Amino acid sequence: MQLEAKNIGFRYGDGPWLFQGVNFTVKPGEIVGLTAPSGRGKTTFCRILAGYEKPLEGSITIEGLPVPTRGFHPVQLIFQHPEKAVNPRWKMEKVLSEGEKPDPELLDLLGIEQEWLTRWPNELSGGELQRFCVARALGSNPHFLIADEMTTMLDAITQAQIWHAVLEIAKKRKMGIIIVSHEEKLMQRLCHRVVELKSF
Ligand SMILES: Nc1ncnc2c1ncn2[C@@H]1O[C@H](COP(=O)(O)OP(=O)(O)OP(=O)(O)O)[C@@H](O)[C@H]1O
Repeated sequence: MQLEAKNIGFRYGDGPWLFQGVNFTVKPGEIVGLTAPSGRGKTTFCRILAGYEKPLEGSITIEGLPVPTRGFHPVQLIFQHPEKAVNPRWKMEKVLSEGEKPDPELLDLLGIEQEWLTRWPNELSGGELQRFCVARALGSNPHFLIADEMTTMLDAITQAQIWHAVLEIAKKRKMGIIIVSHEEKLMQRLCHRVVELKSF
């Protein structure tokens, strides 16, 4: 179940190319860091991998096959700002059921309290909300998870709890992870390898 991006090129509208000829692979169970200076297109590249954006050049495949465009995407992306990733008009239990029904063990591992399920998104802290976004993404059993500055806004304890849960699940399921972070220490500690996003 290797995720492979081949010769990817992208630009917004008729602006300059953000990148071209980018090749990138992630194997099952592998944790890969992605770096580049600010504004070079890391988030855009992640959005392409997760199917939010179509590459203008190149292809994304999983095990040699195009990624399905219907149903739950096998590459799940977790954003830096959880409040932008949930529908403010849905209570948390509905937000969660957007994916498959998450198992209680997963909620427990992520430190999600039962009582939070009946709250609105604006009644939770950023860290609590991000736990839900992680649970929603993992609930559907994705093959790959992209953590784009996933814990940047959170305090050290919440960061550690979320990463502990994600890594434990990744190991159990042989899920590949892509990490984008400006925190070099975090990247060094977690990643099997770190690659730079650059055009060739
Ligand atoms: N929807 C959009 N329309 C036009 N330009 C965009 C759009 N989204 C992003 N950009 C531009 O594309 C470039 C790359 O943005 P992107 O967020 O992918 O970079 P990044 O490497 O993740 O940056 P950072 O490290 O600062 O988060 C930026 O110059 C940004 O202004």
